[in-house]
Formats: sequence, C-alpha cells, structure tokens
Amino acid sequence: MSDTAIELTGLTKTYGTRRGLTDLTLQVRAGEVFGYLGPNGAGKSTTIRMLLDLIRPTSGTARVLGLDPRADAVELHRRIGYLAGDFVVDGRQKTGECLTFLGNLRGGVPPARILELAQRLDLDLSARIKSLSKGNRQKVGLIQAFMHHPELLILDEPTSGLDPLVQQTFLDMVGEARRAGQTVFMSSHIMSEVEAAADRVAIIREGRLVALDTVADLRARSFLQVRVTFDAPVPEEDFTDLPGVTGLAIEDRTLTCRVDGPPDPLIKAAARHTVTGLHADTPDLEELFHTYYSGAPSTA
Ligand SMILES: Nc1ncnc2c1ncn2[C@@H]1O[C@H](COP(=O)(O)OP(=O)(O)OP(=O)(O)O)[C@@H](O)[C@H]1O
Repeated sequence: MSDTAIELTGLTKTYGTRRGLTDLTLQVRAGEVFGYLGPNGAGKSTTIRMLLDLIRPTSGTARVLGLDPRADAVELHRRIGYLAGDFVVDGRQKTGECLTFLGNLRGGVPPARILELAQRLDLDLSARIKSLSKGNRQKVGLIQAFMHHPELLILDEPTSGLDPLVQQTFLDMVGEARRAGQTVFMSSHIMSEVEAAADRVAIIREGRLVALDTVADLRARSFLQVRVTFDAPVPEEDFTDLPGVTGLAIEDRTLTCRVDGPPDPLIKAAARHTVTGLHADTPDLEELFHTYYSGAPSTA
C-alpha cells in the first residue's frame, strides 16, 4: 500500500455560483488519524462527498488509496468505511438485520464482530431503526463504518448526537483503528474531540484551507481562557505583568484572563492566595480560527 491514503490536488467544487470548496491541496498519510475541522458550511461534507464520488469536482483531483474515486468506486467502497453526515437507512429494519445486510454487501462480517461493537456502544440490535433516538442511529452508522476493519475510515461528524460516554467509546475505537494501521479521516466542528484523537488537523473555512498542522503544534499556538476563584477578594497588582497573561479582569473573588504559553506564572501567583475554584478552557474553534485570520487571537 502506498504511504498516502488520500491525496487532494487543487480540489474545487462550486454549486452554480455558490462556493463549496476552493483549491484544496492536502495529503493524508496512511495510518494517521486526520481531523478535518471547520464551522458549519465550511465545505467539509463537500470534500468528503468527493472522496466517495457522491459528487464530482468542478476541477482538481482526488486520489483515495491510490485510486480514482470515480473509476475505481466499486473497489474503493469495499475498502473504505464511510459514515455520512446525514446517515440514513431503512427505518423498518431492526438494527441487527440492517448491520448484517450492510456487512454482507461488504463481503460478510462475522455476527460476533457486530455484537461486540453493539455491546461497546450500548446499542440494542433488536430495536427497529425508526424507533431509535438520533444518538442510537448514529451508533448504527458508526458500527457499519467500523465493522469490516476497512483500510480507510471516512467519518463525517461521527460524534454528532452521541453522549459523552459514547463519544469516549468512539475515540477508543479510533485509537484501536490507528493501532491496527487503519487510516481515519474524520470531520468535526468540535476542536476538543479532534484534538483527543487526531495526529494532524486541517482547518477549513469558507471553502479554503486555513491551517494544517499536528495537534501538538496547533495546541501550542492556542491559548487558555482561565477563571480562578478565591476565598476572598484578591488585589489586581498581584497578577499584573505576569508573562503570557492578558485580558486580566478581577471582580470580587473571581479572576479571569487569557494565558498564552505556560500557565505556570499565573498558577504560582494564584497559589499565594486560597484558590477555591479553577477553570481553564482552550478556545473554541471559532476563536482559534480568528487567530489564523487576524494573526491575533480574539479575547472573547
Ligand atoms: N447541493 C448543494 N447545492 C448548493 N450549495 C451547496 C450544496 N451542498 C453544499 N452547498 C454549499 O457549500 C458550502 C459548503 O457546505 P458543506 O455542506 O460542505 O459544509 P460543511 O463544512 O460540511 O458544513 P456542516 O458542518 O454544516 O455540515 C455551503 O455554503 C453550502 O451551502
């Protein structure tokens, strides 16, 4: 197998006069977990649909597992596990029947494998699909994508509708796929879940690639929003001029600020008082995008 799982060159899709995706060039290496991030309408599903030949590029090319999504569609669909952003299946079927049917289309999947995944995700295989909640339907989508151990998993918003416990199970499954040498390309608009799973991340906005980096480097360029609460009001001068600290605001017993780089100076300054609460958040995707556009993070 080649060491490139997905190769996109100048990939462009327009819908009439509407922009879908503009001149996207990137490579996903075989064996990596690749996070594809962007806000609603950024072009994530448009990209993914072109990988599966569900829609065709206006210009540019996509190669998937070294093959052409159009000419080699049959072979590719066998070697890929795909979860659509709008995963739909026949609602009259029972989940188990549906998964067995989809497994047979892929050359047969042992019932024990389906059962194992259903148990891990806590999905009732005897329930009718139409009676399932959104999250439970999503589990059916995940199982059908993973069950045949595909070389490449293409997952469009895989954790949509899942509760935190199941999200964690999903992340474990991604980790196992990676250790088994499978490649995972997953889209999301939630930075934290991609951070937890991905080796590298691409960020798209308005149809264009705005960042492509390892998660570690993205995180290093990120910052923390910090809130510290104390048992008594604290003087502002104890916290001014701390390295990396900006946007400092102290109201009564609560301090909020932004920290770029190591939080150590702030933590040490705070520790001179009695800390009753500490909350540190990485910025959401929207804020991080802002850093790529203006060169300066927003201080929301
Ligand atoms: N069939 C279509 N006809 C016209 N415009 C479309 C079509 N599909 C997508 N678009 C437009 O292309 C752009 C990208 O949409 P796309 O669905 O790829 O975004 P996305 O990143 O997957 O967003 P989301 O997170 O909301 O699913 C949007 O402006 C959207 O309105």
